[in-house]
Amino acid sequence: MNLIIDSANTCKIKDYLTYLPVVGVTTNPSILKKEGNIDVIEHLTEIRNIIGKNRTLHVQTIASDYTGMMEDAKKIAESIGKDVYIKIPCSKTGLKVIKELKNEGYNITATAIYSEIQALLALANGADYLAPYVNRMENLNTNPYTVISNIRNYIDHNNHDTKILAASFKNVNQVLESLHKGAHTVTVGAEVVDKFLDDANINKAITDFSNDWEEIHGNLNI
Ligand SMILES: O=C[C@H](O)COP(=O)(O)O
Repeated sequence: MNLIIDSANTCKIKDYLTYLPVVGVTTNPSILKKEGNIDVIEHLTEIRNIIGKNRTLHVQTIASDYTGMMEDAKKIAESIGKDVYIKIPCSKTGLKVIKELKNEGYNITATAIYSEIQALLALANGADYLAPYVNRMENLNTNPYTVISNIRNYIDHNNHDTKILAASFKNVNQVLESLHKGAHTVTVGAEVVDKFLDDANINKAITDFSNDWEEIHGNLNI
């Protein structure tokens, strides 16, 4: 399972790195907002140092016009490193930016994907990752799993290297279903990551084992 953490909280990221198969970190302006009035470039550089060079870091542009997005992308790459994946919302302007940035050799994650057609257009323009918004699609009565499955079939059939990075989760079942339907990677926020192992049954089993051991052996170790 390729798990990306959808958070800019350095304490959470450090903790998850100790026991989860974390392959990267994604952020967007809403995620950064949760960290308060930080120096964003400094904070993202700290995250880059925490996760190291072997994991991917995905950082979103802020501007909504072509020139502003291009400037944001270049500032992000110059400050944090050219290996950063620049997250571009997949709008008309975004598609133009993706095309140009790819021509200039940047890594791209196409984000805010709500439909199959958006994904296929971003893929054609050279995006390295496609981020379909699972929970948000469900809220709009679009089946995100059909979208993921169709994109995956298209990628495999045409031998593309582009990966599906499913995003926007509100529960663990959405994460699992996305993986079943062909997402290569999932990016999951702390609220859902913390549910992965938050199971009363696991804790009860562990307590029962300890009690059974203590009944016979008291405080002795094995
Ligand atoms: O960056 C993309 C996020 O995964 C979107 O998640 P959200 O729907 O919880 O804002």
